[in-house]
Amino acid sequence: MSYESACAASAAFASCEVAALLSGDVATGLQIVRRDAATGGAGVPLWVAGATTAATVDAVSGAWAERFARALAPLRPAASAHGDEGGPGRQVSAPLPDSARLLDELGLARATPASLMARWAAAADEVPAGGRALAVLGAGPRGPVAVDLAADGPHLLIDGGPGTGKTELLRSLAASLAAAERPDRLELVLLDGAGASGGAERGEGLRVCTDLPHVSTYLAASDPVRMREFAQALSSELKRRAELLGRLDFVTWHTRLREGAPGGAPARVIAPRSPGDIDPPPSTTLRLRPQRGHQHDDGDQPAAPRPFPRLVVLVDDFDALVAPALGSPGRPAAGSVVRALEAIARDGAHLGVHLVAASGRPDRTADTAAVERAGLRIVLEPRPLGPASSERPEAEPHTSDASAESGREHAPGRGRLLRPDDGAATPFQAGRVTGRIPRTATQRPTVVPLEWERMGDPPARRPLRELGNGPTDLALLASALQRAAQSADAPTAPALI
Ligand SMILES: Nc1ncnc2c1ncn2[C@@H]1O[C@H](COP(=O)(O)OP(=O)(O)OP(=O)(O)O)[C@@H](O)[C@H]1O
Repeated sequence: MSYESACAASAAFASCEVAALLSGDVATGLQIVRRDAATGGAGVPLWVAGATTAATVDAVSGAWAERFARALAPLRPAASAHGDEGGPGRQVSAPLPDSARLLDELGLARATPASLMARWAAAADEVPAGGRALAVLGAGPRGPVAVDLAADGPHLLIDGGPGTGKTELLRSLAASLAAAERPDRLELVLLDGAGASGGAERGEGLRVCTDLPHVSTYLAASDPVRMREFAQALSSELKRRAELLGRLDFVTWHTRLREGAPGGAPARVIAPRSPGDIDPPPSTTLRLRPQRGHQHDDGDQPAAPRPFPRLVVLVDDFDALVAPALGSPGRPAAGSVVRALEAIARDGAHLGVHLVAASGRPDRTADTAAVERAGLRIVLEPRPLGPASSERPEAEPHTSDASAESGREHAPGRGRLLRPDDGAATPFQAGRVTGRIPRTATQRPTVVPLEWERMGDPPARRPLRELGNGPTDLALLASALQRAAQSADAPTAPALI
């Protein structure tokens, strides 16, 4: 096979950076060739061969080599934490699916305690000091799209109009963060802000996530007394962390602790915050764990410094807290909660505390520190009304061209992720986590026509068929996480209030 015909033989080579060139009538000479930055005529890539034969291989035919190349062609390097696998020059992308299941995107279709513990063990190897805050959002054009709050954040802001899927995305984020890290290395605090505007009755909100073993505290912002306690507890937690860390940041402190504190870095031991006397919580607050102030170390001696978890505070309806409706039950205390959240936005990065906030009214939240300091932004798009619709409104400024042109019906949760160092936004379909467990076991094989030019694309996702009743994916994951946490002896942080 000549060099040119080897290049032209298979469209598979189009996306390769490096290829093996087999020569001889019955191919035995193996040379490694690299794609040059320049291209030959008609967009054909130039390939640069090494000077010498790299190896002599068992005799294989040209047909065998082509079959082998085609078998390799659909394979892609594993997705990076950013979900933009493949690096520069990789052009292969697939259209976004109309809906996505979070557990599929996480690679946890059958979430088992063993698979979760294996992930947590890998996280401890990859991020030995301080916890991992990595969350898969959903399906992107080149595989799962993920955000790393520790590396890319520290904070994430989600904007989207009514019904665009903000609450579901926050739930998926909570589930995804939990799947990536042990509860003793990652703590989640959940706040439903809608109560501040009298919206507590708008469904379950984030409360459905309270079975995740990582969730220490849940608050619906409708009781001013509890809200003030919550705000005070958050502020105290920041202060406690600041005193504990001294001049070090969260990761450096944990690194020094792991290395036996050379230089005496984590010398301070700060007592857990005492919450004082608090009445039994009303139904708007779930006290999920023993309170922080009720955890005492044995004896009078101060305990040795111990690692403590990253903390992610997830807030739904942040705009309702910033501008609460007149007469709403949470209005009198909304200001104190917002001030505590703003302190996280300003100082959280250094302290291992992250804010993830969803806002339905970006005009109301634009001037907040949460928006100014959000390294990561997600914009969720309004759903198209369908190709034939004459009632289609003027495209909103943040509606993507692709979505507007296709006019295709898709589930809520269609969004774009914007990273600060990344000019282009990454489109994705958010993975749903509160859908019923799909009936995958009874799905028959499907036969679909496959166009030649799409041969190298990742396999199309099957449409989901959900059980009419029964547990949700979230319940399935939460139960597996609970068992994994128990087996791994990974306790949850005590509740804030
Ligand atoms: N990724 C998704 N896949 C499938 N369905 C979704 C997805 N996200 C949301 N939904 C569905 O869309 C509807 C609205 O979702 P959700 O409540 O999360 O939107 P929202 O933006 O928070 O709405 P609101 O502005 O009223 O608070 C719900 O019925 C939900 O189940």
